[in-house]
Amino acid sequence: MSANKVPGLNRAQVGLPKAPVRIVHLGLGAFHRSHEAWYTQHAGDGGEWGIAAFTGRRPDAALALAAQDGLFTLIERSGDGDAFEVIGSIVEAVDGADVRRLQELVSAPETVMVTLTITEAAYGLDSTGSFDASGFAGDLAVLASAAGAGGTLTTPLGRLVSALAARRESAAGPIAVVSCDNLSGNGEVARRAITGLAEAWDAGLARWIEKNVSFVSTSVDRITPRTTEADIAEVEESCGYRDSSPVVAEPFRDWVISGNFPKGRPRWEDAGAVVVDDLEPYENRKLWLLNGAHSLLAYAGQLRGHTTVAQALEDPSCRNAVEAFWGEAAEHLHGQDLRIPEYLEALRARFANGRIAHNLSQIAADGSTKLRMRAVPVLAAERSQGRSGAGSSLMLAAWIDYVAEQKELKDPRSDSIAAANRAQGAERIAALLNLVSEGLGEDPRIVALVARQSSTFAKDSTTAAATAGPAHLVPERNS
Ligand SMILES: NC(=O)c1ccc[n+]([C@@H]2O[C@H](COP(=O)([O-])OP(=O)(O)OC[C@H]3O[C@@H](n4cnc5c(N)ncnc54)[C@H](O)[C@@H]3O)[C@@H](O)[C@H]2O)c1
Ligand SMILES: O=P(O)(O)OC[C@@H](O)[C@@H](O)[C@H](O)[C@H](O)CO
Repeated sequence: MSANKVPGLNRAQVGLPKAPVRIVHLGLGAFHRSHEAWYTQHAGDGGEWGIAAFTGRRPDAALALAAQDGLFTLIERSGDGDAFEVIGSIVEAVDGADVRRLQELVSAPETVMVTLTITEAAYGLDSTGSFDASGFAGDLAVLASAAGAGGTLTTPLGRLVSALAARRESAAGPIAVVSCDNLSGNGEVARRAITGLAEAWDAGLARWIEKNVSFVSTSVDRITPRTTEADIAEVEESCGYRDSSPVVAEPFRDWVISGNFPKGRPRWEDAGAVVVDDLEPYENRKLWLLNGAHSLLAYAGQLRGHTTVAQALEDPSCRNAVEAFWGEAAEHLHGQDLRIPEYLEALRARFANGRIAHNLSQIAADGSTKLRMRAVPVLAAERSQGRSGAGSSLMLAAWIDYVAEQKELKDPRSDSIAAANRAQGAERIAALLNLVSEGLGEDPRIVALVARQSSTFAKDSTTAAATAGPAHLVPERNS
């Protein structure tokens, strides 16, 4: 079929009328579209809930979606084949630089929540997990000079704070902020970052946020790789229309939500979302077992020359390292409903889905922020019980080897990592560990453990860890 004869997507044809905007989303990436947009469409009252979604750094995704009225195809990719569904819950796609439109929408009484997938690095966490305003100096200067009305705010949180100021002005009432990023306690992290940023600009706004903004935490799960040209061609071939922005995801999906929505929310539970009082066990299960394993594979796998998650898992050295890490993490995951053996069995199958080409380089980004939540808690828990934590420290060792090899590292602390890399041996390892989690590099036994594990994933490695089973990963006891 030639491109000019193929129709595009349009709402009348697919029978998906536009719902009114009641949700504003920041971070119009692949994951938002495969997850929240899907759940909203499948909520029992989904027809009443429209999402206005803003991009982060570039207008491209907004322009492409706006040209097809917000519609896009979700390609659900299992090991056996693909299924296609048009998603219509995004009713407005906006360039994130359009701060005026963001202010307008957030200050409207009909808008009841702002949801976020802005990546872990965007929350300004330092190596102690506290909010560090130093990365927001440019936005704070804009806020101070133009009271947020200018169009040059560059960070998602700076833009959101200016929009919350507009809501205070308009007296539109309380609102929920819902983080859907892979962070421990993501609602609390969002609260600290947004209130901290507001405090640095206008203490009155910070007080208003404390009283009027409800920060909701969620654990989100659906493996969503980047879309390729082949995916675009496949939709045209299989569906008979042209979609410039399909999104690919695995069939599995999960959303656990905890917190208060002062002005309501879609009935996401109709689509399988679960609402709980205590999110932490679910969040640890997902962040440690799935994201921890992903990070381990991202560094170990690339050091071994692999490109995707499924390829890395076929390499016994990577697979054994993941199993060893899972063995440690599972010791610290308790709770009746967690069903760890079944969860791990499902993960093995999800990771092995070779039809999902999930690039290790994408997962590897921003490691200094991610490893503090994925490796360090399990390492600390293992050591507090007198064991070495070698399965968890191997994730840190792989990252430390990986950052030595990268010419252009994508990480919010890339300058500090480059400075640490100029040191040698144990000094270098200690400096890098301290960037992940302050004080970690002060423990000489952890530094020595990580030093012994360096080069485990070198392509020609013959060390026990690279060739044998998980038991060989434990070089010492921590007693
Ligand atoms: N892709 C997945 O499988 C998946 C699954 C669960 C959770 N998540 C969470 O969603 C986040 C986004 O994933 P995605 O796959 O949609 O990524 P993506 O690259 O497709 O989109 C991310 C969005 O955030 C913006 N962004 C990225 N970094 C930014 C920064 N520093 N400042 C401002 N804006 C920035 C981008 O411009 C884009 O709009 C992840 O970081 C993760 O926390 C992703
Ligand atoms: O950028 P990250 O590391 O938070 O996410 C990369 C992947 O691990 C992640 O996207 C998973 O696929 C996802 O968390 C599955 O739900």
